[in-house]
Amino acid sequence: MIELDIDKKLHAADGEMNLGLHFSIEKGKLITLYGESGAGKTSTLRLLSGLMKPDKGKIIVKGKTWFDSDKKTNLPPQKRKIGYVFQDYALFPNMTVYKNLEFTLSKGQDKKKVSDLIEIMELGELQYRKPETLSGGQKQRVALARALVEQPEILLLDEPLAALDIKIRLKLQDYILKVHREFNLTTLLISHDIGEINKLSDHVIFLEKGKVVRQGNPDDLFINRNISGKFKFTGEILKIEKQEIVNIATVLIQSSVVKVIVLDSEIQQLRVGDKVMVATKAFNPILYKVEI
Ligand SMILES: Nc1ncnc2c1ncn2[C@@H]1O[C@H](COP(=O)(O)OP(=O)(O)OP(=O)(O)O)[C@@H](O)[C@H]1O
Repeated sequence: MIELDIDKKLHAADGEMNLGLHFSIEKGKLITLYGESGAGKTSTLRLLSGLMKPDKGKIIVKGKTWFDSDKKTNLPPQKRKIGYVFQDYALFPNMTVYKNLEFTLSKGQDKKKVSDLIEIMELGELQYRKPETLSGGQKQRVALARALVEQPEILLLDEPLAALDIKIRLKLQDYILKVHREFNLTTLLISHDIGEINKLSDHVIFLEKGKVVRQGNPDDLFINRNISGKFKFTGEILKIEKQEIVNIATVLIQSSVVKVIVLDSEIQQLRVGDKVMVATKAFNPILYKVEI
């Protein structure tokens, strides 16, 4: 459990802004921070990792105090058991993939961790290459592996997939889910991509000008429930699940995520990632104001 109860004054484009973080995060969950540019998402990750110091308050992780302004406790970043992945990879350019991982390992630690991660992240064929010879998706796989070398309990992902094209992004999302589950991590992700958020997160925290204005599961925050009308939309399948007796497909249509019941006769030929058409015939369209 991560308990955040902190405030930090930031200098926003239009003057001073207080970033107030007063919530807790359950162990093992994947949480997404969502909000406009400048809302305070990156600063939230920096405050938790120790790269930025709160003005006041407390950060308690698994019952241990990481920060307490009254008691003047401030655990340094290297003692916080955190892995951090940035949008721009931040790999060491003069080192091979293997060396990038090995260099991060503390002195005296077993090098098997490096080879295990190379295997899990399927980097075997790339391990003797330098970052400049890798594609964006491959670099980000290395960055993700490197963030896990020190066996963190918390993984911070600052828009790690924003620079990648959709096909690679979908693949990297699967790697993120894999390591999140396999290493029993608590993960905080920053993302603007509603499809990605829906696929990956257990819970979304919506920040606006330094304040949490809404939070909940992605279904509650993003799903448009009023689908009907004589419409035809093309979209992409994000998830297929069986709920009691019906099959439900979660489909991304532009930036909206909708759930559609799928007939047993259709479900066999549908896969995650398939392009599909969502259409209805019998009802009138409904127009309503969106409040996000
Ligand atoms: N160290 C700092 N001291 C004071 N102000 C800061 C500091 N770092 C960032 N800020 C300001 O705080 C505000 C929030 O920045 P932050 O990077 O957390 O936003 P964000 O939600 O991550 O935005 P984006 O989506 O553009 O990355 C910005 O206006 C920024 O200029």
